[in-house]
Amino acid sequence: MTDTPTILKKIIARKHEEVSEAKLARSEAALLAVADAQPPARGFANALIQRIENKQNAVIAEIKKASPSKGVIREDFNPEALALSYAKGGAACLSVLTDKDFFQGSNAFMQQARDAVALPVIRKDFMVDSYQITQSRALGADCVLLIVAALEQQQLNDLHQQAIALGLDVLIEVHNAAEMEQALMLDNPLVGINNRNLHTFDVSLDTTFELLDMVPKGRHVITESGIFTAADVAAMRAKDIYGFLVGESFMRAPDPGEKLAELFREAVV
Ligand SMILES: O=P(O)(O)OC[C@@H](O)[C@@H](O)c1c[nH]c2ccccc12
Repeated sequence: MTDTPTILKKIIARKHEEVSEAKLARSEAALLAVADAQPPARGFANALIQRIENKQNAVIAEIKKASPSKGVIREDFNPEALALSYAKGGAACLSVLTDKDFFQGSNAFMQQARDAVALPVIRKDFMVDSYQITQSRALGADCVLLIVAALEQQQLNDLHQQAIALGLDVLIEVHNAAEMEQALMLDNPLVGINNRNLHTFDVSLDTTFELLDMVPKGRHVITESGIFTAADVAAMRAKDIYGFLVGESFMRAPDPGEKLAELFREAVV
């Protein structure tokens, strides 16, 4: 967790408070009972990998009202309608921000979106405690995000193992070579490369291109953040990257699902 960016530090500090508050309202044991009573998860990684292996675009479409770097991104915000729009537009999976203080998300948004469609859903939040993993499954999530920059290796290992044991898939997110090395220590098929630098909020698609060579066979790359144009999509496909996580460019469009279909209409390589 060296060089943790300021905003990430702030978010993590707040997360620990949130978790302490949540534990008072409901014990982890109680949550575990709810998690264990959930039907099986929807197979987030599988939905992506099937498409990736066929060189089809595998798009995780994000439901995000606001972000610390952009402020409010979308005023007209109805998670159910957005989920339906994304499903119609051809999304493989959904991502829903559940962080309240920095992204104006909520756990209810994730449940509303998931209930509206049959797509697998990742709970997009900042995991720092085992409580949140149990909570994610109890809320019905199919996958969780683990951000390497936010965790020590031991925590990363423990949270990963716990998530898998609960039947969740995991997307491990990295932004540089050192983090990629850490991510690759875990036996996990999905690696997310975040093109956004969390120190500066600068976005460069070169982040994905630069880290690509480190990724061994059997791991599948999801390029995250900053995908806006058909040229961006084509540039990724030209490097054999078929997994995408896209938020803002869809969220700013009047019809997000239509935008998805337009951007990812099988791009010619
Ligand atoms: O809106 P964009 O630039 O398309 O990015 C989506 C997604 O990659 C971004 O929201 C994200 C990537 N990793 C995160 C971790 C926490 C919160 C948000 C994120």
